[in-house]
Amino acid sequence: MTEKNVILIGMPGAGKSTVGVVLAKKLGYSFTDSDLVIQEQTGRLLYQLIEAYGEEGFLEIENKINATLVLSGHVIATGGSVVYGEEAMEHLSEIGCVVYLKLSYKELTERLGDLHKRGVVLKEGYTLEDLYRERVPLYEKWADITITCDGRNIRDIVEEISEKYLKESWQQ
Ligand SMILES: Nc1ncnc2c1ncn2[C@@H]1O[C@H](COP(=O)(O)OP(=O)(O)O)[C@@H](O)[C@H]1O
Ligand SMILES: O=C(O)C1=C[C@@H](OP(=O)(O)O)[C@@H](O)[C@H](O)C1
Ligand SMILES: [Mg+2]
Repeated sequence: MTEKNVILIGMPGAGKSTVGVVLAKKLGYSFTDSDLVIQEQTGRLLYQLIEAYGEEGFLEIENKINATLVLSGHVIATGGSVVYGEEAMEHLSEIGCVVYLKLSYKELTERLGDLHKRGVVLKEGYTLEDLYRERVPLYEKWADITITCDGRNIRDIVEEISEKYLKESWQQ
C-alpha cells in the first residue's frame, strides 16, 4: 500500500458518513464521501441515478467511480453497496486501510427509516434482512479492521478506529 487513506465500509446507516468526518478531523486527514463524488461526477442525485439506470446501472457507476478515486490522506466514506463492485474494492484496498463499521441487524432496523426513501439498492422482493445476510460476508471479506458499533457513540468509535489504524502503521 502506497497511499494513506482510511476507507469506511458497512451497511447503510452504520455511520460511515458521520463517523468519517469526525475521524478525518482527528487524524488530520481530508474527508471524501464517495456518494457525493458520484453525484458531482454525474450531475445527478443518487435516487435519480437509480431511477434512470436501475439498480444494476447504479452499481456499475458506483463501481467505476470508486475504482478510479485518486486520493491520499483521506478518510473515504463509501456507499453501502460499494462491496458489490470488485474493481472498486480491489482499488480501495490498494490505496488504504479498509475499516468495516459493523452494526447488528437489530440496531440497524432501529436506526434506518424507509429504505427506498434512503435510496438503498434493494432488489425486487428483498427485505432488509436478506440484504444484511447477503452483504455481511462481503464486508467481512474486504475488512482490514472491523469495529463493532452497537450501542456506542461516534467519539468512542472514532477513538477505536484511530487507535487501531495508527497502531498497525497503516499510514506509512
Ligand atoms: N454511533 C452512532 N450512534 C447513533 N446514531 C448514529 C451513530 N452513527 C451514525 N448515527 C446516525 O445514523 C444515521 C446514519 O448515519 P450515516 O453516517 O448517514 O450512515 P451511513 O453513511 O453509513 O449510511 C444518521 O442519522 C446518524 O446521525
Ligand atoms: O447501501 C446501499 O445500497 C446504498 C447506500 C447509500 O450510501 P450510505 O451507505 O452512505 O447510506 C448510497 O450509496 C446508495 O443510496 C446505495
Ligand atoms: Mg453515507
